[in-house]
Amino acid sequence: MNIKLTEAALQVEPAAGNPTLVRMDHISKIYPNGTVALKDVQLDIREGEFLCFVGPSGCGKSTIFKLIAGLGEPTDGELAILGMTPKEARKQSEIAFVFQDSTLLPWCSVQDNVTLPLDLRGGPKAVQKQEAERVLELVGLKDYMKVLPRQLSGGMKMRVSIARALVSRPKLLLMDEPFGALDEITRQTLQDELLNIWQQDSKMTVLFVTHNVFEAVFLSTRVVVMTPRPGKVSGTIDIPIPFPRDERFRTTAEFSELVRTVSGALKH
Ligand SMILES: Nc1ncnc2c1ncn2[C@@H]1O[C@H](COP(=O)(O)OP(=O)(O)OP(=O)(O)O)[C@@H](O)[C@H]1O
Repeated sequence: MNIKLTEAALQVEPAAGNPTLVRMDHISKIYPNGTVALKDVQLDIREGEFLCFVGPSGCGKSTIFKLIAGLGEPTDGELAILGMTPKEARKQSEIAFVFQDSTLLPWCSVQDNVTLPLDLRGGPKAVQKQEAERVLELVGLKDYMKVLPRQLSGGMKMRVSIARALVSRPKLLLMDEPFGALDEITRQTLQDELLNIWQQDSKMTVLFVTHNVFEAVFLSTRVVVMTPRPGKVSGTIDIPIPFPRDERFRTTAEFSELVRTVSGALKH
């Protein structure tokens, strides 16, 4: 098992192989009220990785996501996505988001919610419908195109939210505690589904914030462990378990060992 866990502000090497998608070079973020949310974060993320960010409340996980999404600028350091600024990458629809709240428009059908990003760009309606079918098929909701959000369960709403994020074929999917409000069974089902979707698109990179160490180990190729404020990357832990992963993985000794390692890293 290849566990990399080193001192704060470490240099994290991108694993060999795929090109770097996100480069964070000595990033710091101080909010106008003086809060130092991030200090000297250094992390390279490769194309096709599934990275989970774990850390105590307030350690700056959402701040990292906001900076990657181009919603605010680092106070210090450089942040590049495919060699572009985050704002440029967002304009080119390379980035999509999923939040804990599914943020669906209640008066719009599932189809219209899903095609919203394409509609805002003004693409042909026939193509929009095809794309809605494609992504709703991926999340198992193709038969719900005409349904309104209020007719859906929490898990189904989250699937629609994921479908809406996938409709613009992003290279980078940012997920900020997307399953945090769901019951355990639904959560595990959605974890399985998300991994299936990610495996179908070998180039999509997923960055996922969670407070749940079990979820982080189950999903990711690498876990990023953050320290309490001011947030730093205290280390990354590879999860060298092949995909597809299924229920059996959750009950293996390797899984328990990795959970212990990540939990231990969080306490340091
Ligand atoms: N706009 C802002 N202005 C001032 N301080 C902020 C702002 N946004 C976040 N902070 C502070 O920056 C720190 C990091 O916040 P952030 O939301 O990034 O942490 P987090 O790790 O995502 O937290 P949680 O796990 O609780 O969601 C916190 O102390 C927070 O109070």
